[in-house]
Amino acid sequence: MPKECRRKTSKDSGISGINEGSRLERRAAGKSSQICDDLIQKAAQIAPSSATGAPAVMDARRVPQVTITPEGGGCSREMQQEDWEDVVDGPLRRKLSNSSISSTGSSAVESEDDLLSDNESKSKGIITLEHLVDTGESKPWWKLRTIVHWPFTAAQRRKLNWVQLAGHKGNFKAADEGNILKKFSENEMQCFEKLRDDVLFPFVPGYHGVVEKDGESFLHMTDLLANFDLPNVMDCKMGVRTYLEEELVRARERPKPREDLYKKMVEVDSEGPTPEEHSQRGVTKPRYMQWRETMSSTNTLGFRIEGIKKCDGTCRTDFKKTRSKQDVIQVFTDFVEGNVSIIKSYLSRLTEIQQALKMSAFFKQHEVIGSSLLFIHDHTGNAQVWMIDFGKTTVLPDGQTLNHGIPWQEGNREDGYLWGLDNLIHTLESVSSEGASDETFCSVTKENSQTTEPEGQ
Ligand SMILES: Nc1ncnc2c1ncn2[C@@H]1O[C@H](COP(=O)(O)OP(=O)(O)OP(=O)(O)O)[C@@H](O)[C@H]1O
Ligand SMILES: O=P(O)(O)O[C@@H]1[C@H](O)[C@H](O)[C@@H](OP(=O)(O)O)[C@H](OP(=O)(O)O)[C@H]1O
Repeated sequence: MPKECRRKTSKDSGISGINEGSRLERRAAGKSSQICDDLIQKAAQIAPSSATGAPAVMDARRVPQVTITPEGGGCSREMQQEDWEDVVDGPLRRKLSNSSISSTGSSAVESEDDLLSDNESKSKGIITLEHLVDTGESKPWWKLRTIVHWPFTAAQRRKLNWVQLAGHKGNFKAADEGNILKKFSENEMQCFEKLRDDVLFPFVPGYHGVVEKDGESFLHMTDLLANFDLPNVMDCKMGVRTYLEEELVRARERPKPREDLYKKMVEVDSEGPTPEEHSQRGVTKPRYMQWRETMSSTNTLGFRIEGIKKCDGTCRTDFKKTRSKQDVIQVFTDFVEGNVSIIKSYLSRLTEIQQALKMSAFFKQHEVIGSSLLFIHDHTGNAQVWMIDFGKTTVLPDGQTLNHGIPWQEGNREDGYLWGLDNLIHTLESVSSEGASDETFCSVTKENSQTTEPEGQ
């Protein structure tokens, strides 16, 4: 469908599918109502066209309604969103967000700009969210609420799949069906090359080499969400340390207080910075990273939750103060909605990863920093865990190996990955023994999906 048609359709149809509750919520949200309107219009554009190819008349029962609502209460990870970019790959056109909150990617044949992006449009969907954050109106956290009216075709559901829960904005782009592009890093490329011949190979995204796009290099890899239907996704950053020893050395030699990190710290805990840091309105990177580690479960459990997106569209990245084992158990229980069989599938996958790690030559020879385990499950019962993000995974000098389970002391380069994995497995075992039901969730026959409220932090 030509773009002009799509835009006209969306404008003409307005926001006819919005329920009254959403309207009130949007009004209360003040400026965010504009975002909601934009998003609803954008989301509405994925409603099916008529057989003639003419714009579809928006049917309230079929139009997905997307709202973003600011939530109060506590700390959070800053939500970011940036431009949606066109990617044309043969017959397939996809768009992915570079957001650290959410985006959509499609392996569908229809252009993804139907959903949230339109470079010629002023609203650009969640772009408006970035604007709000940038203008100092950042709320503790944002909820991307997708109230979806079924039925959807499989292709339409895939359009809602992609989400970037953590990491740097601008790092991902769409690729051909079932794949994504991640901004090139020599380090990560080296890791993927070596992982091809390692026992960890089945647990990392498929790697298909380096590609050039618009003058930039990218790592071409499998989109792990592609085989899921309305996936629930969780990113857990592994290890007791999230910065490289060399970053520590550099900061000691040439301390560079950063205002952005100071602001992120103050947003979570106004008493976090020392009096000196307050007066210079800056903290160094390792100081910030260490503070993040002690606020969260990184130091105490050897892993931390970075973000979660559930199949109902809820996105949370406000886990900076989720530290105790009990809190983590609660988050996992909510994530799987008490479904013990999902937890059991996750546990068996984690055990496989643990065994592979113990045998892996790659793992022995690398300091694994800032790497995550990505948990993905859906209503069909499919549940997988993958190792992702090797941007800061660094090879050791020849002959040196790591244990990954002993405490870190500066100089020994230990990362605590295996210790963290052990704790993660025990945590999930507790979820399993505390859990009660084997129910399925986000059933495709559900009329509406609703959101859960955030835990106060
Ligand atoms: N292969 C993949 N398939 C699906 N989703 C992915 C994949 N790789 C990354 N993601 C999504 O993108 C997010 C960020 O990924 P990643 O950690 O690799 O990025 P990054 O920018 O290197 O992060 P950091 O800044 O923490 O190093 C993940 O939390 C996940 O939601
Ligand atoms: O999660 P937060 O609180 O937003 O903090 C960021 C997070 O720890 C990233 O892992 C880190 O990037 P690296 O892992 O690449 O170091 C980034 O550093 P940066 O600001 O220097 O990119 C931090 O700001």
